[in-house]
Amino acid sequence: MTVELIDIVKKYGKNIVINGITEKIETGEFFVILGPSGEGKSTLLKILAGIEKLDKGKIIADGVDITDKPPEKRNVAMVFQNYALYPNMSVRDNIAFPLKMRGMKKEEIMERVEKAAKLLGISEILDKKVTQISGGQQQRVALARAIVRNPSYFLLDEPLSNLDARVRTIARGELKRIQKELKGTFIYVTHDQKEALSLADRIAVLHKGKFEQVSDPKTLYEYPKTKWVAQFVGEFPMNFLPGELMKEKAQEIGFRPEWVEVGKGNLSCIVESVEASGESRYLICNFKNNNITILSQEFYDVGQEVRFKIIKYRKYNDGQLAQE
Ligand SMILES: Nc1ncnc2c1ncn2[C@@H]1O[C@H](COP(=O)(O)OP(=O)(O)OP(=O)(O)O)[C@@H](O)[C@H]1O
Repeated sequence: MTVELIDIVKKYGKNIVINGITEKIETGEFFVILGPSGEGKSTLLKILAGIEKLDKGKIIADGVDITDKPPEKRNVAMVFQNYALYPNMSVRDNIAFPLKMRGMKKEEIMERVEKAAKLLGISEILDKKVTQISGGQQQRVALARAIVRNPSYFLLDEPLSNLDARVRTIARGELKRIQKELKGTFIYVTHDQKEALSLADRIAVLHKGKFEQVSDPKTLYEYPKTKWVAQFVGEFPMNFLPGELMKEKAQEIGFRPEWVEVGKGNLSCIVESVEASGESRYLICNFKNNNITILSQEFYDVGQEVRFKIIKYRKYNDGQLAQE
């Protein structure tokens, strides 16, 4: 199902949370809404679910105006941060619950539950209570419960955030696989840029009530449209230096920590702190009184001088990416 947002505006009193968003989400797309806390991500999902009313604008699903349709008429599945599973019920009963509520026949319920459980790899734990299973398994149960209803589109609000880092990485891969198998339209909210970059077909960066950039992950990372996006997306923010300092005809140049060669080159900086990351380390340096972060495979100590060369950079004027 395609989902179209047309000039969406949402206010809470005088607080304009969503300030005119227009975007079309395609069938089978994994669309991630990325932004820091408090930017209105959850509000936008609630609007799509029909839980929150709009102040202005329209929502069109597969060509039909659903702006005024209540949640139960939208055939949409929501998966939240806290899965809201029923602790006293078995996994099977949790998944079956929405179907029972609809008065579906027992055999069909069984069939759908088994199918969803198989897709999610939780067939073996169907008879356990949800209190007896891990966080990762609970997340899959919540997803199974969403899937059994054959929803037209899925709304997911940071569903992986209470899993620990290792499990989360695995769960991400799983989620992507499931979405592909279902060919489902997934609209997924997160404040975690890494999660967005690894899951999304397209990412919409929400800032000040608008989508500041909507791009595939590679373009978003390689060509951030604004300085704000450049510094929000990435393990470390993009480095910015005055264009003048780098003899460039732009107000600023931006480069990512890994867009450098370390150990040679005609630039040098002094290491102020070091952040280890697996095989490599981020050197936080002072470069002509500017703070920069560069990625190095070699060890360096605080206070040491590092020679480096910038191998790739972007130009920015007034905080906007300059046309090449
Ligand atoms: N029911 C409400 N009444 C009034 N203000 C609200 C309501 N819900 C949200 N807000 C405000 O709207 C803004 C956006 O909130 P929202 O929860 O959508 O942000 P978010 O990006 O999802 O944040 P987080 O990542 O922390 O969940 C915030 O300033 C919040 O205080």
